[in-house]
Formats: sequence, C-alpha cells, structure tokens
Amino acid sequence: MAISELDLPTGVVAHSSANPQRQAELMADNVAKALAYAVQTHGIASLVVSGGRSPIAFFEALSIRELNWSKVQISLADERWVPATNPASNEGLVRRHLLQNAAREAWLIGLYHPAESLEQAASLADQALAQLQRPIDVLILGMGDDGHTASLFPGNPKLAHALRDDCLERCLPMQAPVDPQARLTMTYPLLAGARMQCLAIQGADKLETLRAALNVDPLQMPIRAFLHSPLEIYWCP
Ligand SMILES: O=C1O[C@H](COP(=O)(O)O)[C@@H](O)[C@H](O)[C@H]1O
Repeated sequence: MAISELDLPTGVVAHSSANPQRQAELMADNVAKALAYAVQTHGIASLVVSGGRSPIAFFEALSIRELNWSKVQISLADERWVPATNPASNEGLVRRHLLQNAAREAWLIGLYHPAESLEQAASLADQALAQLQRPIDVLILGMGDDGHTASLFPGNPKLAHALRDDCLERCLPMQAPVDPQARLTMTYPLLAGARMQCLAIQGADKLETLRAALNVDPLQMPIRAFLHSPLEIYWCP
C-alpha cells in the first residue's frame, strides 16, 4: 500500500519519499524554512520534536541547515522519565543528533527533572514549558505501532484528560505499556495548536497503523486526534 491510497481527511497533506534519507532531507528543508520564517516574523521560533527510533536522520539533516539557531527553542513532545545520560532519553537523542553543527546554538527546554514522583516531575516540566513560545511554530510527531503519539498511550487513565481541548496542563505524567514505563507528555491543546504539524513515519506497518487510526476514536489510537488540517504526513517505504 502507498500513502496515496489512504482516504485522508480534507486538508491533511501527504509527502511520499523514496527512502528514509530523502524523507529526512525533505523534512529538514521544510522545517528549516518554517523556523527561519518564524524568526524573521516574530524574533523567536519554537520547534517541538519526538523521540523514538525514527528521527535520527532528520535531526542530523536539520542540524546542518543554516538559520539563526540562537533564536530557536527546541523542546520534546514527550520524554521518558530518565536522565539525559540514559540511552532511552529523548533529550539525550536530541543532544547527540540535533544540537550539533549549526544547531548547537539552539536553546533546549527539556522535560526531564529529578523529583520524588513522576507527578512532581510532570509538574516541574509543566512549569519549564511556560518558557516555550506558543503557539509552537513546528511540531514533529512520531507514531507507535499501537497508534500512540507523543506519550499519549491508549488505555491510560489520564488519556481522556490529556486529549481534552481545554486541558490546562502543558505536561502530564503517563505510564507506557513498554519500558521505560514512566513518561512525560505534552498535552493535546499545546501540541495541536502548532502552526506547522508533521507526522514522520516509515514502512508498511506504520501505514497500516495509520489506516486503522482513521476509523477509530482517539481514545483507542491517540494519533487520530491529530489527523486533521494542518497535519502534513511524511512517509517512506
Ligand atoms: O515511545 C515513543 O514512540 C513514538 C514512536 O517511536 P518510533 O520509535 O516508533 O519512531 C515516538 O513518537 C515517541 O516520541 C517516543 O517516546
């Protein structure tokens, strides 16, 4: 199946690339243009990225794009509650692959904070996110095989609250079904307010997950909540 065969909602744009490197370069070009425009028009740009296995080539391609990175804030759609030195840390991934080259001048607002409980850590992350320029200029989402995005996981008791349009928290604690289970996630209104929204996915399995998500409720597959304009989906086989 190709992404062009999906019946996507009106206003959702699909970009198809021949391979992961081409996809990374195309996304890096488009994201760099959007960040440069944001810096030019309001003096500061905010970029929120996801972790997981997929974004490394994109991070590296973006890190060498020339723009005024000292005016760019970078934060994370979600984080595992582990320090940046832990191999599972999304912040660690961003530090190793994105905050390099020209992009080393960017300003990172991490979600991880040491605390006595995950709830306290989420509250500290929520406070740190007060510095993040809103609306987010560019959001890069990923998607798990169960239809989760950020750390908005199906079956979590806090999911319905995190997906509410009027959810006041910027960040909430979540439990994932896989290790590391303790997670921190940005909530729906913060994420879905982004000016430019991209979903980056690779492979036939993720396309099948996306197809399934089109026909279910967001509580079953949270990516469903984002499948509307202005989402741009970047897919490659
Ligand atoms: O756990 C996570 O998974 C999703 C998808 O990651 P991938 O490895 O399948 O690309 C990711 O978007 C999220 O940020 C991450 O914490």
